[in-house]
Amino acid sequence: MSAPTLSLPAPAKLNLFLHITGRRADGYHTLQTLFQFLDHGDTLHFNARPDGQITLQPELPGVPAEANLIVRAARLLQQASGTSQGADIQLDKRLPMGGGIGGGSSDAATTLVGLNHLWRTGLSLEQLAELGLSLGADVPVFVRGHAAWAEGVGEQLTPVTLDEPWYLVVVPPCQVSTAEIFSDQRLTRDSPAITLAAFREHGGRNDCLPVVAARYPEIRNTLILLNKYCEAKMTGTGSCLFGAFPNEREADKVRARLPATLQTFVAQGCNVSPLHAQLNKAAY
Ligand SMILES: C[C@](O)(CO)[C@H](O)COP(=O)(O)OP(=O)(O)OC[C@H]1O[C@@H](n2ccc(N)nc2=O)[C@H](O)[C@@H]1O
Ligand SMILES: Nc1ncnc2c1ncn2[C@@H]1O[C@H](COP(=O)(O)OP(=O)(O)OP(=O)(O)O)[C@@H](O)[C@H]1O
Repeated sequence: MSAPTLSLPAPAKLNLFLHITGRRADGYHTLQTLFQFLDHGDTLHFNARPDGQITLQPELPGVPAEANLIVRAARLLQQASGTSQGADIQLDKRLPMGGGIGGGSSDAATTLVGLNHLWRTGLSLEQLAELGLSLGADVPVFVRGHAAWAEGVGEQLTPVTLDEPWYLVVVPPCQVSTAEIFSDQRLTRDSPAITLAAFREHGGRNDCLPVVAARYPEIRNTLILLNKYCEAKMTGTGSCLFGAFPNEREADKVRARLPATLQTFVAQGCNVSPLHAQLNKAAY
């Protein structure tokens, strides 16, 4: 009999604000942001195999398997742990790519945490987060699994407890490349550092928004539309926009008023990642 499949969520994240405070010598930007997870995302299914091979189904359009962050994360864990095991991985993709909601990073984190569990390779979350950082700046928060105040390039994480509102997320009809926004001359890179207390009192901005809105008329127009119903914000470097609501019904009401041609979803904010909530339930 074959071993049971391990199925785990790879949730989306939102950046509730995003200030860019500087630029390091290696070109990466230092920032301050607040990460919260959404109860909505991809699902990954893992089956261990003894021969060390890693397979992924289905392939994502435009992303060869070897470039997929899932395969790269699996190989990284093989190297770091020295295991001889492999895995067949199936991906149910729901999150839009290039949406600023961290789909690829979350897939990578779920692969690191899931295979570490399945292979019994025994790395700590701290070690997995460090491995994950080499795949992308957003991977560590998904590995750690708690809403967080982030500094550095997003890897210096302080867990925080936030309200857990319902969010309406709107996916404008375009993908944004993170690298392209960070390399734009017009980007503000000198926001003064603030404290969490100051954010709670005065709120914050997304420093990438002016550049994204200037480059993408689709996002500018979607922002104007969503602002008619709520305070519209952008996550990460876009493209996704979001508004917060006290309950699901209020979020659904606004969703129903938006054009049916716009891709949208409603999900609750979570301080504990659905990945970790599920593993904790299974007494990981
Ligand atoms: C904008 C955020 O989503 C906020 O959470 C993240 O900082 C981006 O994280 P990510 O998508 O995991 O980004 P990475 O894959 O690490 O980087 C993509 C590219 O964006 C630029 N980049 C990214 C993060 C950062 N703090 N400074 C940068 O300048 C770099 O040119 C990098 O080559
Ligand atoms: N498993 C994966 N899922 C999605 N994208 C992937 C994956 N593996 C590699 N990629 C590549 O990463 C790019 C960014 O995808 P992703 O969905 O993480 O964007 P994003 O939500 O804007 O990320 P972030 O918020 O971390 O900047 C894709 O365009 C794709 O080329």
